[in-house]
Formats: sequence, C-alpha cells, structure tokens
Amino acid sequence: MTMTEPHIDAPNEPTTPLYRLADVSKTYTQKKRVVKPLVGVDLEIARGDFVTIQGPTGGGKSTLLQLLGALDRPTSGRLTLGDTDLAAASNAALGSARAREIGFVFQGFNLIPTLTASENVDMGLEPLGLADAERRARVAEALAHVGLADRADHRPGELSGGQQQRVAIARAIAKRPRVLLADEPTGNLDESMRDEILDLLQALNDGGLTLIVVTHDSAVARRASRRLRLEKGTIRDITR
Ligand SMILES: Nc1ncnc2c1ncn2[C@@H]1O[C@H](COP(=O)(O)OP(=O)(O)OP(=O)(O)O)[C@@H](O)[C@H]1O
Repeated sequence: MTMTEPHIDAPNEPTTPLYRLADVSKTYTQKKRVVKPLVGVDLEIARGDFVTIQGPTGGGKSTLLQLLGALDRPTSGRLTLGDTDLAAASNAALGSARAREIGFVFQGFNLIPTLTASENVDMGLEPLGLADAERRARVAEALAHVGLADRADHRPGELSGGQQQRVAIARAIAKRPRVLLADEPTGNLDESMRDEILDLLQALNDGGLTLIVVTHDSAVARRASRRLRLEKGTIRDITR
C-alpha cells in the first residue's frame, strides 16, 4: 500500500460516513462557571472529504477537533469513527484510535527539536509495534512523500517553517491514518509556504485521505470541498 492509498475499510463501509455525531454536546465547568462550547451538534463527515471548520474565536472549533481526535469525550450525545463509539470508548480504546486511525497536524508543528526529521516521523510509529524494517521503510516513504527525502537527517532548527510542517505531516501519515485532523496548519507560515502546504494536503486528499482542518484562513477554506462554520457551539454548513 502506498502512502496515499486510503485506509482499507470493510467491504460494507465505504458508503457509511467516517464520522457520525448525533446531538453531541460538551460542557466544561470551572470554578462553578459553566461553558458550553458544543451544543447538540449533528454532523456526518464522509470518507475522503476535505472539510474546513471556521468560526469566531471561542466558538468551539478546538473542542470539536479534540472530540474528533479521540482526545476527549462528549458530555452527551453519540460520536462514532467508523465502528468505534468514541463517546463510550475506554481510555485504552481512545488511545488506540489516536495511535492507529487519526493523524494530527498543529499550527506550531510540535516537532521535537533535538531529533532529526526521520526520528520525529518515527516517533509517530512507536505505538504501532511494527518490525524495525517496516518502521524504517514507512519513515523513508513518508519523508519522500512530502518531498523531504534529502532532509531526513536535519533537525527542525535546520529546516524552514514549511519544511517543518511537512515533517509533521510525514509523521501524521506514516501511521496510515483514516483521517488527518489539522488545527491552523498554515497559521505560522508565510503565503508561499502556506500554498506549498495546501498543495500537499490537497494531494493527500486526492489520494483518498479524509481531511478536517480548523482554520481562520479563507485561502485554506477555498480548497475544501465542504466548509463548516461553528459559532456559539452550533454548526452550520456554509459550502456554496
Ligand atoms: N478544558 C477547558 N476547560 C474549560 N473551558 C474550556 C476548556 N477548553 C475550552 N474551553 C472553553 O470553551 C470555549 C470554546 O473553546 P475552543 O478552544 O473550542 O474555541 P475555538 O473556536 O477553538 O477558539 P480559537 O479560535 O480561539 O482557538 C471557550 O470559551 C473556552 O474558554
């Protein structure tokens, strides 16, 4: 399987959505103050889609991404990723979903500065228990896929911002996830590097990878096939 091939699903799965959210709410209580970042969200995300989530600051975007990323559970409602019920899953099952099925990309790249590009990508494979040869092959393949085969031994400080984000994308795709979740992936990049990263994300999506991107940047949203807006905990489809 090459990096761009989508995760192999059971034969009856391709027609069902990748994510299903039914009446999902999230409530935080801090010092008796109650915050409701998500209120009764109903949403389905199709396999292979490229979805952006926009909206005002504090509107609940990061909270939604955390739920989709199996980093947290809803306070109420149903949330499934394929056949996995993320709302009811144990901590171990959430950890397994994060390790195997979900790739993450962040605004600040989140690379380890003392490790080389290869070693950073390899970190993402640690929980999978692969044989050394398979691990090395996946790291090399992922770096080649993002156009950084010749930078494998460079540390983040020796790479441009765009190259660092490409290493972070290689780390995310090396595990061959079902979905890539990105939180402002171009927020720290200038315009030319932004376009470079968008081209790469678009190519991954063309290869079948589902993308869900939180962004304030309308240039990112223009690339998406589906645009959502999250405001005051409520989601709206603004695709035109
Ligand atoms: N762990 C937490 N505990 C308490 N309140 C939280 C927590 N996480 C988020 N919130 C609150 O939930 C609301 C939504 O926050 P969230 O980070 O999801 O918004 P956002 O749309 O991602 O904003 P931004 O664009 O600024 O990143 C905010 O009022 C925030 O203060």
